[in-house]
Amino acid sequence: MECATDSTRMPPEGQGGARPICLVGMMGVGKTTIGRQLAAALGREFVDLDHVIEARCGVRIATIFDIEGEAGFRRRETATLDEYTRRSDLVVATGGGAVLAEENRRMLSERSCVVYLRAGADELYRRVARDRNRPLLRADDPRQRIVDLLAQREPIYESVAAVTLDTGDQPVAQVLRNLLPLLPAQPAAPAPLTAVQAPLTE
Ligand SMILES: Nc1ncnc2c1ncn2[C@@H]1O[C@H](COP(=O)(O)OP(=O)(O)OP(=O)(O)O)[C@@H](O)[C@H]1O
Ligand SMILES: O=C(O)C1=C[C@@H](O)[C@@H](O)[C@H](O)C1
Ligand SMILES: [Mg+2]
Repeated sequence: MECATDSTRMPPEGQGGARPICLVGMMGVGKTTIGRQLAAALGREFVDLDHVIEARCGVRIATIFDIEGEAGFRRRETATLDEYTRRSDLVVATGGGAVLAEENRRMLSERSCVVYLRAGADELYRRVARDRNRPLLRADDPRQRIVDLLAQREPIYESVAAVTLDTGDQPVAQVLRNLLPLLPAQPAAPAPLTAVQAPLTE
């Protein structure tokens, strides 16, 4: 799937500007870390949807899962994705499971340029092993959980992505250097409509 730059694929409420770049991929692949640096490199605002949800709820994601279940978290995720994919000039780090709902995939591919950051299970496990805020990894065997989730999600990430980048075990700065040339040129913001319309003549 290509990142179209024609006006029909601009965010519906966008007043010009470039469609958001949305990073998708597994927990720990680096969406937050790479996303923040990508935004700085492109002069865009960075938004992390997990962080927006946490800030709005006033609790960590693990607590949202405890209180509302995964379904409650997913409803919040869809609402937040809907809001931010309508905005322009952003780099958006999505949650690892944001691609699971068909509705979310449609928003992502219709309104944004989707970048899939991928890594193998061993690398992912190394990166998240010490972090306790990932409720889906509260399992007897978290490494196996990553293997299973990756197998289930990989085709879904690929189906929605316009750009796929294997991060391998490369450091963050190198991942960013590899990513920048893969991004399609973003459309420039159209000039504001200032022309005075000529009066209609009979
Ligand atoms: N390319 C990289 N090389 C080494 N460490 C990395 C790399 N990318 C990210 N990390 C580290 O891996 C950990 C997870 O990264 P990050 O939080 O950015 O992942 P994420 O994709 O946002 O995960 P989640 O979906 O759970 O929010 C962090 O400690 C980060 O510093
Ligand atoms: O992979 C997932 O389903 C998740 C990843 C995180 O980013 C959070 O959105 C949450 O922990 C769920
Ligand atoms: Mg993150």
